[in-house]
Amino acid sequence: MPKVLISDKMSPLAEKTFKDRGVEVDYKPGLDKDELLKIIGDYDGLAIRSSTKVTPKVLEAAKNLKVVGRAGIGVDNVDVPAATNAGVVVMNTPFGNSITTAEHAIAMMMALVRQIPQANASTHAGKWEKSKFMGMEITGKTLGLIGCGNIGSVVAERALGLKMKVVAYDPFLAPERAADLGITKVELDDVFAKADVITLHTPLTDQTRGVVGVEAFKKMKDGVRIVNCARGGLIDEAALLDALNSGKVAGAALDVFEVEPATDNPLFGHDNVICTPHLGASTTEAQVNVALQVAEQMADYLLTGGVTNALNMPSLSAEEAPKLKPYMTLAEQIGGFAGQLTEHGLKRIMVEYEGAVAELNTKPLTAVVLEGLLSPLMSSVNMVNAPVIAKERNIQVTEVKHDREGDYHTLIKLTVETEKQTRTVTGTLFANQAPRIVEINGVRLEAEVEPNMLYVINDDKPGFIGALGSLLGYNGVNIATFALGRKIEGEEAVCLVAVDQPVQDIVLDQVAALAHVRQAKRLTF
Ligand SMILES: NC(=O)C1=CN([C@@H]2O[C@H](COP(=O)(O)OP(=O)(O)OC[C@H]3O[C@@H](n4cnc5c(N)ncnc54)[C@H](O)[C@@H]3O)[C@@H](O)[C@H]2O)C=CC1
Ligand SMILES: O=C(O)C(=O)COP(=O)(O)O
Repeated sequence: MPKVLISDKMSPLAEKTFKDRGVEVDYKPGLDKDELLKIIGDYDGLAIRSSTKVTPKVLEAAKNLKVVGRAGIGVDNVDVPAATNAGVVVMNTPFGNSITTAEHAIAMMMALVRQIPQANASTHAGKWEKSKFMGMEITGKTLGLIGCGNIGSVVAERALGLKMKVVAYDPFLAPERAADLGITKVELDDVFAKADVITLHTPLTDQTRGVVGVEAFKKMKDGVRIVNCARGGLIDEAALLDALNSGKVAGAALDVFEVEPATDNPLFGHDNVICTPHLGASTTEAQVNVALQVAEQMADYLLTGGVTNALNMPSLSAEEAPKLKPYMTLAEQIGGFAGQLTEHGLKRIMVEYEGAVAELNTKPLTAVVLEGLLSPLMSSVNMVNAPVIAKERNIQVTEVKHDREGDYHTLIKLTVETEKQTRTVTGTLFANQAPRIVEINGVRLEAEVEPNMLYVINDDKPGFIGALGSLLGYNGVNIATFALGRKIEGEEAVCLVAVDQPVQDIVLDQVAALAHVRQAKRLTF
């Protein structure tokens, strides 16, 4: 039974869902770094929110880890490239808390323009400072969005309902989508120049880090207000403090901080700054959504291989997974076959899908072909990291789907080009479930892949088969199946033999020394 660790505070529904699905689960929120390092090796899955940091060190210690599930959206606390290299799928729940977070941004904006937290504290203190708290009416004012994805769009809709004008900077926002929303797509500098209130809704990436900094403040209207419910690093906090002190910025509402948990921050205590401790996603509704969703997604992956909302792997629905399963085996065998025969640097590979398989989601199959191909050549390869490894090594990967139907109702053909030669391996499924190799280098044959195999290329001459059979028998190697093929009588032939015992080096040398043998290789699956 797969085992999952929940290392951040999460709705009890996550734990319940894992158990109901047949996944063992430990709920240990608030583990410190060292405690996590000590126990992570026991788990197949790790369910987190924003507190747990999934660093290369954690991934190194996580010897059995297959999936990290983020009950929420931002994954900047996960080293995704390192997870990919370690073959660990990283998934999030991209919609579960977006409305709730957008509502928090709107609440923060309203609190900011009417100084509600400050007025509340003052009134509780018995001061009745009615003339101190003069607000700004938002009707007719311009809200500038930086980032207009799921959350930004909801914020835009709500702001329009509050009778604000909305401009948005988002390089990936389609003009049609902006028009549908009823907002204006503009450049970043226009957001700075036009907005009375600026709100941020992008992920934290190398491109977005510090997007609101010294230069940006110079371009803003005097008395602008800033709302950040996305990520702390998007705003240069030192520059914000200066802009607040100079009066350039009239106020800031911050839910997120450069360093979290934020217990000591230069902006704390400033009269015009209101803060919440990363509460954007903290409503009962959103936490139920993300907990259920992350547990279902992780259970799907661990139990069926289904992949939803992964950031480093193609999607594969729980319905598709069983249909693809026999093809996965075939894809791995074809890849493994070619990989074990590869002796020179890989340059290009092409995976062709024909017939029934071409109707399916082939992205995961190509990843598995690559896994099979690269596994004999390097360690720790799986379908998550294989495409990245191929890219890093400049191996060009092409996927082709053919409409045509050939002699077989379904076929996967792998062409591998190395520095020295081009090789092909083709396979099919018999009765939609039993993988068979049906072609090697243009030679047709029919072979089931077995754990121990012998692959021989020989001259098509009388006496070879008998000699090979006798040699194996003499060495106590029992033949399970024997497949033969040739293109032209008397020329090169391919022989694929499944044997019941591993082929020892000494036997392999003797096979290679037989008359008419051009190449002999041991294959294991
Ligand atoms: N405070 C909180 O509790 C929460 C914070 N968040 C944060 O909000 C962020 C946004 O979430 P979603 O809207 O769901 O993500 P999303 O992926 O739907 O939208 C992000 C948008 O940012 C845009 N973008 C990317 N690079 C950009 C750039 N350089 N300049 C301008 N726009 C850029 C993208 O095109 C995309 O449309 C998350 O990445 C997360 O960090 C999310 C949930 C809760
Ligand atoms: O979903 C996100 O990106 C969030 O920032 C929410 O964070 P949290 O799960 O509340 O720690």
